Amino acid sequence: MIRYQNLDQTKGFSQLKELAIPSVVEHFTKENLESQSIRAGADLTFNYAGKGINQALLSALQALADEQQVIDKYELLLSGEMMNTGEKRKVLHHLTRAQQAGEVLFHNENLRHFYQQQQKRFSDFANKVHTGEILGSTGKKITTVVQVGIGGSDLGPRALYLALQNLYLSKLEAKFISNVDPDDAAIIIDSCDLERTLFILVSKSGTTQETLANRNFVLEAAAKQQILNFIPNKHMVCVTSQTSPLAKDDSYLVSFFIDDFIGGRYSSTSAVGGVVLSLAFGSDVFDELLEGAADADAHARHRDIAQNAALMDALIGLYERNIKGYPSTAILPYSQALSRFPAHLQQLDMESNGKSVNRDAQLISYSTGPTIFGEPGTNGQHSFYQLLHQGTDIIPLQFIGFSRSQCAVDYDFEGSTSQTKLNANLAAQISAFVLGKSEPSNLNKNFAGGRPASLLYAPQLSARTLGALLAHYENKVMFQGFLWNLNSFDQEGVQLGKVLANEILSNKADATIMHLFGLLEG
Ligand SMILES: O=P(O)(O)OC[C@H]1O[C@](O)(CO)[C@@H](O)[C@@H]1O
Repeated sequence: MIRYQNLDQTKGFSQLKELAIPSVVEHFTKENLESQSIRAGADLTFNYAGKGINQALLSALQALADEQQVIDKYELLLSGEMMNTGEKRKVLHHLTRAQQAGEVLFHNENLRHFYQQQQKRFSDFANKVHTGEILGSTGKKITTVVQVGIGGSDLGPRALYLALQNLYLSKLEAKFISNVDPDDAAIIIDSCDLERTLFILVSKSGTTQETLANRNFVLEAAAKQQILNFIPNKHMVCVTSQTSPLAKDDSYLVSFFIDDFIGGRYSSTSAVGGVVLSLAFGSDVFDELLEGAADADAHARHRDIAQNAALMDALIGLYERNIKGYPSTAILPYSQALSRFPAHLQQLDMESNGKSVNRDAQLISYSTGPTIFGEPGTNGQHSFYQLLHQGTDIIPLQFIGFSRSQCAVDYDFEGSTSQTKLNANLAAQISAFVLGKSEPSNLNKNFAGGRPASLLYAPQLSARTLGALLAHYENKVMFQGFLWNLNSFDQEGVQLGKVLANEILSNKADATIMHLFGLLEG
């Protein structure tokens, strides 16, 4: 029997509140560095020795996870139960990478087969573009793809493309247009040879203002260059849900589908990410990414938190948010290839768990999702780390690192390579945050330490590793939603602004505020 109860109704939470808070500094020992380590899927490992976790706390976190039936809820979700209570939908992004549970049937259709069919369709399509079987309207080979989409139809796919472009030979260059700021589209379109460019219009709903405006922008720009005849039916493909208005439009070269059971921010492993990544790198690379994600999903089924990295990460995050009262979490990848990964996690985490009501739309009275931000190291070190080290708020830190770089190029300078310098900085930062350095004679130079830090690491950022990294965070966010008794799969909080913008544009609402701010042209 599955129970849904608010965090503050659980015995586990009361128990957690009564426990003495262990010292982060004291628990950062060699022994914990070795033992507080969990395989997270593919070759990814999660180490939480810098988080100040002792045995009593581990037992309390396990008890809370059991009481909130987190793994049972994950199993229910995998089996196709309606877990998106706000929109009354199933939540099926795990099915895009592998079947973890039984069959998920909907109107007698096995949905796993539906996602596999779509994968096969876009993989075949990508092959045909690569071999030149599909050419541009003027007979030229396609060399560039441009994804037009926003939010989940942009952030995840873009972050993944950037993460892989050093390691895998690009078959096609990929670019992205997301913002309704005309400068975004204008600059990208200007940089393309339109006769050799394929646009991928991505909108699950098919109604997103920014994406539809950018679709029109592309068409107008093509018309202006007097390349009237080939867009969209020769140079634009569409990725949308079967129920969207775009699905009824047959003017695209081809359309690929997702369904309403895959939320935008969870859609990177569906056609939303698959089309652009298969075109850019080949479908074998996308398949490797799916394998890594599936492996992380399988690891996330362990009931024992000491064997479940995503669940451990989720529980530690909850402990830091609800017991220690920390408001934010920083994502700090020591890899330039992950430059947009924090931006993707911002949407994933904040759009999922930035909620004040539970899954039944009743007010709750405890803190939920933290503010997420981040930048690759070492750039962040020369920017906001001052506050992280000595600011008045303690911000939990999630480091990500790899032993090897992606490019085969590196040089020795003053006795070490750049990769060694990068990882020396990573190790040094964890040590400085956790251990600090006492300077009682000059408090300006004092580092209090005790700033909790975890590390996700692997030998190298490959497609498999990246898939596991992506799924680790998706599962962490889902588990936190279960612990907080939220629905992590809708996003009503983004609606009001959209409605008001449309009302202003159609003169139904007062646009005085635009005048007052001087936001109108002319
Ligand atoms: O793919 P669509 O339907 O255009 O939506 C784009 C984004 O807009 C949102 O609905 C919220 O603004 C996101 O959840 C989603 O990722």
